[in-house]
Amino acid sequence: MSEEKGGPAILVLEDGRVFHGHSYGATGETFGEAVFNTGMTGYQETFTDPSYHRQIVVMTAPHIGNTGVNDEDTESERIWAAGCVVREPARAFSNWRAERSLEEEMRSQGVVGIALKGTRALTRHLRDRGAMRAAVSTVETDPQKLLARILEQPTMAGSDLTSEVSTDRAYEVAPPEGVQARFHVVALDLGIKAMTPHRLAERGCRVTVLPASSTAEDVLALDPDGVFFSNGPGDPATADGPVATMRGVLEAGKPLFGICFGNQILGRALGLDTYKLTFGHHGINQPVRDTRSGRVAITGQNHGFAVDAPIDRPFDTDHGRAEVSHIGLNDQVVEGLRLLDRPVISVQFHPEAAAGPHDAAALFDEFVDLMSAQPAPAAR
Ligand SMILES: NC(=O)CC[C@H](N)C(=O)O
Repeated sequence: MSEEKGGPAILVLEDGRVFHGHSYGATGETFGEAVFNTGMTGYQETFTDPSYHRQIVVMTAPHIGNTGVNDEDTESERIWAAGCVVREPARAFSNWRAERSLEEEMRSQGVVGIALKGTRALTRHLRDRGAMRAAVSTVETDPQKLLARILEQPTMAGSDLTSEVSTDRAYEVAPPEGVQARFHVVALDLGIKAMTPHRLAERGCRVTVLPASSTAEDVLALDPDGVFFSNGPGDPATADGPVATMRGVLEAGKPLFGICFGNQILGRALGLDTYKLTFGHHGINQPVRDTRSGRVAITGQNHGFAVDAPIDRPFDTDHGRAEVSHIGLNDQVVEGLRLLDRPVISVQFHPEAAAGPHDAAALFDEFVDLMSAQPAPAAR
């Protein structure tokens, strides 16, 4: 079970800063936006979250790989993180559910990583200068040559990535045995995490997951009781297709719930703008305040963009009055939206909690309540 230290590897940032370390996972080269994640647990869920597509994830927790990986906690069929940066890989993994080591998993999937002592310096650099393009290489030894190629890569701002991660065919997630299907939810897969339809299914929803390219007509043709817009990678400002779909769903008056990218799509569908945060929120220890109840929840988050909306008062939108439902307490960023006269809610954080605390799980109940409050099908 113990792993040998890998050969030399370098991490280069687009501003020219270079970090030296050892290869961890597959050898080779990878490019992406460097972001740091402050989660102390949940590396498997993090690396398999499709929202991390094209991002090199720096784990601030100093010891990664301790519990190996298993076949149950993946949030999608593969590791989507473009690269993994760790301080000290576990030399041995130990957990009763573990199937293999994280490093074995990265190697078999061709995911390049680096183990380096300076993850703290790297994190502070990204916090001060912002998330930026980067590369990890075990083959190129000249940082200047790597830097030249980093500068040729697309930036995250302006990247339209949903079609690269979305399912290409519809599929269903049924309630578990013993739970009756009371509602039919259509979920638009913009990079959906596996836990999300599961959270709906365990509350009595039959979930039909549709490709990101689905139109409002496709969604409404399935006669859903409610519609869900998922998390996903890339810049929400590019997601014109999902925004048009969302507008059609809003016009039909269907109960609607969005998470993360879904919250940003709702913002845009309401006529609000989105913008890039400096270094984003990536971790499972992010406090948010519910603006109605005043209650604070600790949440899992993974976003580099945010919705621009007034946080202190309700406002008019293209689809009626709205308000900010949740505010991030670290930096006052919009963490949720709610329409005041329609059954529509969304959050920027991750109530499905994979990884993360379960503080905000009641949001799934709130969505189910919004569907329950609709007139019965016969009366519609
Ligand atoms: N997890 C997500 O859905 C992320 C949304 C978007 N890609 C962002 O970075 O803000």
